[in-house]
Amino acid sequence: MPVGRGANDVTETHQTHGSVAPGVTGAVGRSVVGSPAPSVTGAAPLPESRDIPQATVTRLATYLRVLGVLTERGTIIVSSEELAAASGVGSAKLRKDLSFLGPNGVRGVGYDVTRLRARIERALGLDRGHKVVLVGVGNLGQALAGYGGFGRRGFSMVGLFDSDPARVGAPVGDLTVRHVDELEQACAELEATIGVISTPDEAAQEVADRLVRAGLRCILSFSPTSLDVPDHVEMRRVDLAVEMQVLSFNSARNTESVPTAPRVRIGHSAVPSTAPRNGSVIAP
Ligand SMILES: NC(=O)c1ccc[n+]([C@@H]2O[C@H](COP(=O)([O-])OP(=O)(O)OC[C@H]3O[C@@H](n4cnc5c(N)ncnc54)[C@H](O)[C@@H]3O)[C@@H](O)[C@H]2O)c1
Repeated sequence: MPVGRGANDVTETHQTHGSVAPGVTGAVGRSVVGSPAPSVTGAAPLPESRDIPQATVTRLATYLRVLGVLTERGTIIVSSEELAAASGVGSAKLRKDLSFLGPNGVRGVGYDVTRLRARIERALGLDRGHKVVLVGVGNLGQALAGYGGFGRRGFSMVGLFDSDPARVGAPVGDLTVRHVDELEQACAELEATIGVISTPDEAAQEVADRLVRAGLRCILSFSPTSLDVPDHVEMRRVDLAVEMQVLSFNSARNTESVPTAPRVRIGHSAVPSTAPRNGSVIAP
């Protein structure tokens, strides 16, 4: 059975189903959860984001990605088992994660996809959208700048900066590379909220300092180097080598103890009770 149900697939009787169906591609409107349902923007109060454990925050981002795919497919309602399987987590953990957002879904019915997306986006602070500047427009920087998927998920790339005169002035996607000396002023003009560092490691600290001086409070660094930033700045590092090392470790540990786990793909058969636990299994 495909994951989730589209407008024509919702078969359970529920007093609010009729008001959900028209919202397949549009606004949230009323939800399956009950009446009166809060709107996206006027939703019931969420717990403070800082009360949500970091691991849950990470998984919420995964659920959001899966829900985005479901939305594109016109799915209105998804069960916790289906959403959990497509996200690569157990359904009990998913329900626990979603409980941080307050009441969601209806037992025996499932989650209203649009409403759940809105709640997660709000919890993750994505409902406001983010403007991203990137420093270091080399191999990695150009790949990131050219990736169209960020925009669909609430992150718009607004500025590209580099110190190499040969790169400054070059078009990358819709943007033109600017000199890094313009960074501080440009961040204010562009109302940037996130800075991405994709320079060589030896330049990463200097660039982080510039981003902090520019007033940014969120920095994502692709440098494996540890960077110093003030307490009020949230810093995340992405290191694909570390991720691969973890994969290697898990693979070695699981080789003998776990038989081949079934892959669960959205749009293919969902196997909730045997959902693999490592990472997402959503089809690309
Ligand atoms: N985290 C990961 O998974 C991952 C993966 C690949 C690369 N990286 C890291 O990303 C970094 C970039 O890799 P790359 O292959 O794109 O390198 P690259 O040499 O192709 O690009 C680096 C760019 O940064 C610019 N630059 C250098 N100093 C600068 C400064 N002070 N201010 C602004 N721009 C400056 C350079 O001119 C160049 O355009 C490397 O340090 C590498 O370690 C990380």
